[in-house]
Amino acid sequence: MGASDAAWRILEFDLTGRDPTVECVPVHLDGQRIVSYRRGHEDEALAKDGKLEWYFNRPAAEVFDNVKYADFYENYRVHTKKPVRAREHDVWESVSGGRFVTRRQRGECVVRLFWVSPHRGELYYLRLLLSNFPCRSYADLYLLGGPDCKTFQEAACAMGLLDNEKEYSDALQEAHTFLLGNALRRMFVLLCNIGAPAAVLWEQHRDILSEDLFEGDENRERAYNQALIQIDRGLRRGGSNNVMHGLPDVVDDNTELGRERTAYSMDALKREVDEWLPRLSDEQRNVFNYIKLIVQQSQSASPITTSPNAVFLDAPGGCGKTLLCRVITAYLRLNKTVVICAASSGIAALNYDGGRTAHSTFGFPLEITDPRGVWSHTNGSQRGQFIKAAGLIIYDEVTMADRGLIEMMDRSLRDLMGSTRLFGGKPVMFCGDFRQLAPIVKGYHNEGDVVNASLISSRLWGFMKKMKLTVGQRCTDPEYSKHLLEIGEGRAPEHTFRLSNVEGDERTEPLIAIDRRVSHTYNVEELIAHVFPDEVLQNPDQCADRAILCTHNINVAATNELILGQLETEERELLSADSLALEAGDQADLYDIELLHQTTAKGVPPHVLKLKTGALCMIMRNLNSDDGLVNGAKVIIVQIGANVILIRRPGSPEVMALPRITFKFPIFDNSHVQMTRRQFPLQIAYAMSIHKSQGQTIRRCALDLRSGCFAHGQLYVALSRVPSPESLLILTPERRVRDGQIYARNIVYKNLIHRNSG
Ligand SMILES: Nc1ncnc2c1ncn2[C@@H]1O[C@H](COP(=O)(O)OP(=O)(O)OP(=O)(O)O)[C@@H](O)[C@H]1O
Repeated sequence: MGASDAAWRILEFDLTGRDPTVECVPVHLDGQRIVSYRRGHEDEALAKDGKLEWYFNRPAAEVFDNVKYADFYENYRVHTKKPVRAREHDVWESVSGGRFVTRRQRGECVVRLFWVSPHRGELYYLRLLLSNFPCRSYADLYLLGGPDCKTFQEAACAMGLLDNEKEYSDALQEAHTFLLGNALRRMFVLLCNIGAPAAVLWEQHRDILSEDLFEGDENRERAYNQALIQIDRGLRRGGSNNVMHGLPDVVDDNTELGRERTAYSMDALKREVDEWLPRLSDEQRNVFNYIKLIVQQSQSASPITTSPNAVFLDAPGGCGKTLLCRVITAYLRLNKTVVICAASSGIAALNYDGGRTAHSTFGFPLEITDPRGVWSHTNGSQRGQFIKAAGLIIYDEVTMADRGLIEMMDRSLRDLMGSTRLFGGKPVMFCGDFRQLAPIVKGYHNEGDVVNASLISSRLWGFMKKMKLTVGQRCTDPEYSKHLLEIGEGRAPEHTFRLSNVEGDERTEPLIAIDRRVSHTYNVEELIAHVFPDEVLQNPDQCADRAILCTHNINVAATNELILGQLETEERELLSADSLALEAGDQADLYDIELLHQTTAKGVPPHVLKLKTGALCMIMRNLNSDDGLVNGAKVIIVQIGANVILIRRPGSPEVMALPRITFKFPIFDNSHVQMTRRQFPLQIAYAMSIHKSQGQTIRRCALDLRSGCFAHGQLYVALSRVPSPESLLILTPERRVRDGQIYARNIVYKNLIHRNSG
């Protein structure tokens, strides 16, 4: 429990309840309202209206004419029966009858529209319009864009809600000087994913987006159509499609499922299986055989249901679970079985061919607010059919996922497969390590909250078959592997150290001893030289599998700045456009632009972004998994332009263009006032946070422990990235070294570890 939590409880403030009441109202396209129903009551549920329809059908009285969606629910209440005690003139009947509206009498209520990601296209623009304009139907909103307007996107553009449209257009035009054909279309897909007005951009740039497909003027329409098909395929891989972005619909005979079946080279799959299958350890082979068995059982004409179809594979870092999953995937794909590879983070998904984040694969919402909700793909959609046909679903790093997502996956699969069995009877292989970083709980994170959010607390946990890998494969030093496990499971003995060297400060902290073979330094320059000696630093491809890991972002930024200074190329400063995202009632003049420029938040680039060509950087958002442009992926700067930065992945010559994107975040922690920053989604990546390093093997690594670890599993993740203790160097304060041995703070939530082993 933290100090503020303790104070809150001692003072006996409420632990539950929120004042004022905060309510989220749904946003959905016409005919796409999510309906929950009980078996046998489907028609009844369908006949009921939702909150958006109630708003559209609000009474005809003049007082309701200019009321926006959120304001309506903040100020009024809707009743299904006429309230008996309300005065007659305070009750209005809805336009279509059957609903009664009264003014909210007691208590304040803050209403927000459910957040929609920009990559949801039309739904995103609908939310934008509903937040800003009163309306009585979807048609009213289209009319904002003129009599011929057919998309919410055009309407939002016409109303000036998308002021950055020109910048997207300039970025595409600038990229066209370097990129052609498919590469430019992939950038267009990326722009759609970050919320660019696709329909408007397509109208302006369809010629440059299709020029490699032209075969004479008479075939222009065919070329446009082919380009749109490729764009649609790119969007579908991220979970959306042309129509969702207001682009023309296309007829594509090749469905997502069809493309998946032919996406992989049989030769490459065979090579992977031939190379690794014979090398699997006994415990890896045991898991391999079980998964093969349940996949075979589920595919047989009369599936045998005795073996649990959901497996949780518990493997300490470096025990070869990723490699095992890759072998299983290759083996099954070679045998014509569709395998879906999903992971909690984009960077973990990159470990798999065709891997995507679980959010994009399954269409999970960003926040789970409805305990009965399902994913956003409908059963009849191409994605729905693709998931239905899968012989196996692999979900990696599930220990970082909120259990609500897994429960949603279970509900959705039962519905999709028409089966009441766990996950609809579909073989599912979850992998993870409870010793590593746990789910991030929004707003607060004490042990209880984290354990409650974890899969281990789910009712599904008890039904899964638990399998284990125990032999370290990354680190072949059994003594170090044992030491790591003790740290990961909180079994390492603790020693008392003084918290500071300040005279009179007698506070102490418990620290654990780190393996004696790990060396240490008190000097950051030495740390940098250990990982990035000058000859390596000037060759960015060699830097990619090296890293300095830090506990806190402030040390990440300072170390990166020092390293960037050592690169020989010219430094460029790229400034962001910052502004307040105002809502009714906010005062714009309260905030000075200087203050906005100084504001930063986790996962948001700074106002002044310093870059050099040849610098190793990291992508800060999931942009396009096909190109490997996901949160945490490393890229090398090739050229810095005005509207785009050209980048390439380490080891690959293929150049891609990155535009500025909009980041929206609270101006202060917990403030309801949001600001937006348009900046390139990049940060220098020689040093990175331990959180970002999870799941990566780092060949040469150093660890900055000037500030102690603060999260469950952080020390364990950092120490288990390296193949041997000798290759690790730790930067530590002198007071944490005793007799030449380093001591460090280790945080382990015992409830996560014990429930897993229990
Ligand atoms: N059977 C094996 N024989 C030889 N090397 C192996 C074997 N299994 C895995 N490895 C190697 O061990 C290293 C770690 O494996 P992998 O990344 O699969 O571990 P992991 O359990 O996924 O780790 P983390 O949880 O840290 O992501 C890799 O370099 C991998 O190639």
